[in-house]
Amino acid sequence: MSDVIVDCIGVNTHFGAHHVLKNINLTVRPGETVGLVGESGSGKTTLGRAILGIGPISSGRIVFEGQDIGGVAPRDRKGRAASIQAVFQDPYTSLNPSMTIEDILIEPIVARGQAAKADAAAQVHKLLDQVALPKDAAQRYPREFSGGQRQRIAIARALALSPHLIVCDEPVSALDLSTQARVLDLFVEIQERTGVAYLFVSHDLSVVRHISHRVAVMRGGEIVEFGECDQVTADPQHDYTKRLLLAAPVADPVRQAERRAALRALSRGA
Ligand SMILES: Nc1ncnc2c1ncn2[C@@H]1O[C@H](COP(=O)(O)OP(=O)(O)OP(=O)(O)O)[C@@H](O)[C@H]1O
Repeated sequence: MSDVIVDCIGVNTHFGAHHVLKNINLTVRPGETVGLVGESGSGKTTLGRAILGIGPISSGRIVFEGQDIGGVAPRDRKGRAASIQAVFQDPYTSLNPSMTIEDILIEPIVARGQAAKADAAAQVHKLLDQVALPKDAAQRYPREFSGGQRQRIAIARALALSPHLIVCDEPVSALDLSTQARVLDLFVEIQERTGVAYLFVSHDLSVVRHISHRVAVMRGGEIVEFGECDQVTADPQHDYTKRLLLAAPVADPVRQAERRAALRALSRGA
């Protein structure tokens, strides 16, 4: 197996005169989590969408499992695209409210022609089990579930096609803090079980630190740091990354106070 699942090489994206992605070089290896962190507007979602094939690139290459997918329209890359799935931020709008959970889970399998509906239905209980939801969830509707449970359903839907990479765009930021922790643990557990890789987009460096092997930090459309999680977040040279970490919300008031003090010290030194 190749040691790189997705390789972004000198990727640029322009929206009109706005240069949004600037010479992005980023790799994700099989089975690892790369956290993509940065302030609002730094280009994280644009990069995630480009890798998913639902957003444009102006130049450069995106190579997925050895094949150049930049410049190939999503409709023309059905087979390979099935190996990349997505989990988005908002579990309230990402699930069709008029479909049962079973229909939501089997839709991608049937749409890709990977199985007939009856065969796909047989996989539903396994998918629910993978995200720790009960079997009887299958015949219910999204409105009957909490935000955290809906995000579990979205994860199960992403897993239905046994992807090699899941682009997770702020998948826990709409959830309360204790639910966030449980869903993050689920992501880790699924990775250990299936070997799936994640590109994990977040504005919250503390969330990214919890889940990532490597972290890329974006600022103004550029990757300003990329390395092992501990290196990136602990290096005192990197004030920008430190600020992101300190600015991230935390539940624990003691840690919150510590962070505020550290941020004040950092501001004084800047
Ligand atoms: N389709 C588009 N047309 C024009 N400009 C766009 C488009 N999509 C994104 N942009 C611009 O590109 C920049 C980066 O946006 P992007 O959503 O990638 O940032 P982000 O880091 O994901 O931010 P957030 O954390 O707020 O989601 C922003 O200035 C945004 O306005």
